[in-house]
Amino acid sequence: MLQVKNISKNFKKNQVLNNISFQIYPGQIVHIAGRNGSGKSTLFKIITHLIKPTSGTITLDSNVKIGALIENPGFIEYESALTNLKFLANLNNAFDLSTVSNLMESFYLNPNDNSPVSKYSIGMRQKIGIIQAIMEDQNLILLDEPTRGLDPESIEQFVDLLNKLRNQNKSIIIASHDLLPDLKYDATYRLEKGLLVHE
Ligand SMILES: Nc1ncnc2c1ncn2[C@@H]1O[C@H](COP(=O)(O)OP(=O)(O)OP(=O)(O)O)[C@@H](O)[C@H]1O
Repeated sequence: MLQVKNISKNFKKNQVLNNISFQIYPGQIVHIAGRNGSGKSTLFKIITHLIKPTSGTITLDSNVKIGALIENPGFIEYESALTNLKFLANLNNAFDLSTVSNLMESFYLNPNDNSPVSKYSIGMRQKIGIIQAIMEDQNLILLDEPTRGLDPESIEQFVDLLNKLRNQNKSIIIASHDLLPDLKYDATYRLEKGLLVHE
């Protein structure tokens, strides 16, 4: 599905990633832990081609469609959650009202709520960020600190959702400080001083 090979990234003299290699296969969930500033977001940005590595290669299978939640997702603040999701999916011609409504309801969000996203809490915004990363049937899903701001019930829903996605043979990489309880990972790594350590 994805092969990351010998990726290094320097920002001037700051070497953030030092010869990172790992791979993920269909139906796997991989966790990458690391302190603030250890390079988790940088690695995701390289995988999604938002930034170029200093060296190394990213190889994706030809059928891969990437969904990603990286840092704080940006929305059109004066529009509703549903309108934002519609806008994002329409960019790829991929909006499906029942998929998006079901995902919103599973996260205790009301698809008919017309309030602007600017009125949403951090956790609510985070949920919309997760939904946009999976709503187009993406099969490689990168989630950076996905549970930030989520309440315990929503975290349970999120773990259920991840298990469903795994059963659909989708691959998921989660970068976060903590492992999610009740979720079985196929591999766990730690980013430390630029190196990716297998745990
Ligand atoms: N565009 C950039 N220019 C210069 N330095 C950068 C840039 N982007 C990231 N860095 C540096 O790279 C390092 C890793 O940042 P990154 O955001 O990848 O860490 P992170 O592990 O995602 O942190 P957090 O857990 O706080 O989100 C930091 O030292 C950061 O200052």
